[in-house]
Amino acid sequence: MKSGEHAIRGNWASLLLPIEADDAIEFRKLGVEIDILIDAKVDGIYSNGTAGEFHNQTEEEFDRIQLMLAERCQKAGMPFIIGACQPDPAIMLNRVRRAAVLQPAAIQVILPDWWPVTNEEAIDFLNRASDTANGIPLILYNPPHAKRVLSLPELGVVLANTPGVVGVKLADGGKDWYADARQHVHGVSLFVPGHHLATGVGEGVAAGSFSNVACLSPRGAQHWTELMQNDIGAALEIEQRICRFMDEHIVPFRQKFGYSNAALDKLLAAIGNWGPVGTRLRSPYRWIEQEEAEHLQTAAKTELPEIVI
Ligand SMILES: N[C@@H](CC=O)C(=O)O
Repeated sequence: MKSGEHAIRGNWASLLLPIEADDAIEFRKLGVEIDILIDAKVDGIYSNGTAGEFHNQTEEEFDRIQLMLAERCQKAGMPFIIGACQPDPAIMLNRVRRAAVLQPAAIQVILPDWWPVTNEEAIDFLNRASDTANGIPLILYNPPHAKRVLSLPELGVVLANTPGVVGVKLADGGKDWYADARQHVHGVSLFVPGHHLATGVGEGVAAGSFSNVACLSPRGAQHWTELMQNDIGAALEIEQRICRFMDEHIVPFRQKFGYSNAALDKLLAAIGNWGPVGTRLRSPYRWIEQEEAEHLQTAAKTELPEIVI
């Protein structure tokens, strides 16, 4: 099984957790959020990336989130992917087993993440996860902040030995990175960061994105993704403005003040103001105040009118 045979591509919207003042997940709002994402007609919805705070929920909460996503998406015919990610491999495999029962389009996993795994250990883990997933394809989520970040040649070796992994979500780079990706990774879908998707599509390398641009606006990110098929030049011009917006208004919250990626993604959602998400993260992580989002709404609408719709 490899991704050539699978149709997982395009603009995947992150399920973000609405968190109450007492640190609880507000499940009623989560249901409303899922319905809004379905209504936005994104290519798919995925749970439990970093932005979905997979690293900070109990197993009971995990089950409840995934069930809610699966039930609503299945009813609406919306593709969904479950993130079974968890730093502890035993807990992650259990999440994979329970996720598979819900029949998602794929299951996202990370590599075990306290002691960095070797390539051989990564292969063993991914094959075990694949057996546990019982025929559901896997997407490997290997972001720059993972304990073990595979280089493209290493990724090529790992993927050649893990037939159940059909996609990889990773950070891209410049022209050389894309040349290396073409050389080393075959028959597997690559998912690049949302704000680089037009570049990845233009390079003929990216199948899609688990997208921070969809955090800002699921509907706008979907239109932009569709534009890439018809007018890549126009899509690349919008990408330049998205990157400038991120560099000027969003990334400084991480660089200057140390906020996490999840805090930045929730800030984007609050700027887009498309659903009941809010900026709050679960303890102990700090979040960016809602007022910051309100201050940035005018800039977002002015600088990215095609996205913030
Ligand atoms: N890396 C992110 C993508 C969304 O912004 C995640 O999945 O958490």
